[in-house]
Amino acid sequence: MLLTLFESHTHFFLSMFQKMILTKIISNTLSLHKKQLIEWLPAVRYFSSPTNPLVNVDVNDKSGIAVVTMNRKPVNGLSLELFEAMSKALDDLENNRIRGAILTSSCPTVFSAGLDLNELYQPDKKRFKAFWTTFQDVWLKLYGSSFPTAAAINGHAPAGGCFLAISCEYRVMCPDYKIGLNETRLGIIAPIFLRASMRNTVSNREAEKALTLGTLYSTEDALKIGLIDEIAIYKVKAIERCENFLAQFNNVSSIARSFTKRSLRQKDLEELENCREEDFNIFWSNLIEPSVQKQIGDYMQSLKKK
Ligand SMILES: CC/C=C\C/C=C\C/C=C\CC/C=C/CC(=O)SCCNC(=O)CCNC(=O)[C@H](O)C(C)(C)COP(=O)(O)OP(=O)(O)OC[C@H]1O[C@@H](n2cnc3c(N)ncnc32)[C@H](O)[C@@H]1OP(=O)(O)O
Repeated sequence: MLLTLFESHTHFFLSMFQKMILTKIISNTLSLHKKQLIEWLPAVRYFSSPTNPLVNVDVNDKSGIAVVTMNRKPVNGLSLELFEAMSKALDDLENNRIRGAILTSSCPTVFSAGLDLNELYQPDKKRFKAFWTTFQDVWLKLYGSSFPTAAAINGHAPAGGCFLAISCEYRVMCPDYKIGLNETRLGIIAPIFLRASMRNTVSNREAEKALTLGTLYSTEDALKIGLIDEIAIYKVKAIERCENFLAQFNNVSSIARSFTKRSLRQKDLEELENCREEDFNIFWSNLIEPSVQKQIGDYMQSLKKK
């Protein structure tokens, strides 16, 4: 009731005075620290993001929805630089309190091919540490964002590509592509935060099957198991469907929505926050195993030979 009352005001710029009162009342009610609360207060302060060639952010002034487009040709391989650009874009979106974000790709047939294999093959420890830490940052920011998120999956989304999509709250995918977490097929143990996103998307049983088998699903099969929410014939339609999903929140208190999302995801976020170093160590030691390195090298060759 209290939240709903305030919600109508949050569709306009909150004056400092309003914000102070709001902060006081809600932090008393929900026993939160002021800083935590401010981070979760909705508002509408739209912006135009400084351009980064790797990630384009386009905010619709009317709806307040941002379309975040990964732009690293040919396949949006997730490199340190792409993760850095995504991390920065997510900060900008959070600081400017947009009303929702849609993640998509500028590559015509690939959403993202997952982690850039060049980051994983014969890695330099210092760079890999920065890479892995930024990867963790991106997940924490995307999975834990105060604004609602959706993925318009306009192409293949294996491994890390699927992972980005399932860190969002809603997924619309175009037909005839593949999506899934094929890590075990590459000899990799899925990290803690990947498992959390998967369990949050499909049933525990499907998550177990999908992760242990490393299955890549067709768009149609992904819909059957709930890995995606809808199919749209092409990218523009996929973005439209994501916008429709996000527009539903116009009738929901954004404070209540964001706190509810946070409370549902809090345990997963804290789990990683509490073991970031350990998570890195586990993957580093897995990664530098000679057998894993050989598997990655062979795999890269097989992709090039196609
Ligand atoms: C193997 C990892 C081992 C250990 C990691 C350890 C710990 C990490 C654990 C978990 C972290 C979370 C998990 C993430 C794991 C990953 O994300 S690993 C990456 C897995 N990705 C894939 O298996 C997808 C590989 N790519 C494809 O299947 C196809 O490229 C795709 C279907 C996406 C597109 O097909 P198509 O349009 O035909 O394009 P091409 O295959 O011709 O590719 C174009 C060029 O791009 C290069 N390329 C493709 N994928 C990657 C990639 N992931 N990284 C770097 N480069 C890639 C490909 O070689 C072609 O290059 P070329 O033009 O020939 O030079």
